[in-house]
Amino acid sequence: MSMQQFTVQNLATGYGDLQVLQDISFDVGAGECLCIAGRNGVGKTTLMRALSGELPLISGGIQMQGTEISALPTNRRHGLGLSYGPQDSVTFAPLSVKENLTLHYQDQNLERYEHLFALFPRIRERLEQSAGSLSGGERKILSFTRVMAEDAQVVLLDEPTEGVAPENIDHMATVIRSTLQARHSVIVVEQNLSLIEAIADRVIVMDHGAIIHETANGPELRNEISNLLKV
Ligand SMILES: Nc1ncnc2c1ncn2[C@@H]1O[C@H](COP(=O)(O)OP(=O)(O)OP(=O)(O)O)[C@@H](O)[C@H]1O
Repeated sequence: MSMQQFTVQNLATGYGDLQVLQDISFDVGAGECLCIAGRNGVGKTTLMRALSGELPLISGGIQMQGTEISALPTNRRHGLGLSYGPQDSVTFAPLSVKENLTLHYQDQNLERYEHLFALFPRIRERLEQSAGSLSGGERKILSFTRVMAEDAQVVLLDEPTEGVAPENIDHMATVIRSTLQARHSVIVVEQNLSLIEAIADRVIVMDHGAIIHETANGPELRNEISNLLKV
């Protein structure tokens, strides 16, 4: 049995009778960042939902530090140290930014966010405003902030940079790199090649529900994968 931090073996899943993913396998080590790229509709979000526990598998397995988790519900996976930031930023519009940041904790303490507020001061400035009054990019940052503050062993992020300004994408890279330095693992679905170049150790490209290419990050990455991402 593999003692990699996170292992996916021959995963297949879909929606009802529609199988979307087949034979997905990869490993992610401690302190390693795997980026998942691919054109729209190839199954990237479906994969993240299957890893998080939102979507049951048809077959295959998922292990965290050697423990099989594919039959566990979302909250049990979360309890084992798996955090998930979905593509559609999860913010509760009528609640304040502060409430959005604290509602899943027992206390109202914002200390766990201080290092994130330092990079994203707009979030601190807007603590008392309703989350619904934030721009789309700011809501993505709010969701990102909440997920990264959980300090989980394995973090799943689905297109965290969608609609986010370039300067804040750089700050997201900084946050992700410090998580990796703490030997945590990050799996990111991403279209933004600059972010991928800034954070990835390895990149997987998907098409039609399968992995069609896998490569290490390096100077040739952009050349190597951009053809595979063209529509
Ligand atoms: N809830 C659902 N019910 C049925 N089919 C779905 C559902 N969600 C997604 N699909 C289908 O699964 C396939 C993969 O979609 P998915 O959202 O995983 O792709 P994606 O690579 O994340 O695309 P994007 O980059 O546009 O987010 C598509 O054919 C899509 O129509």
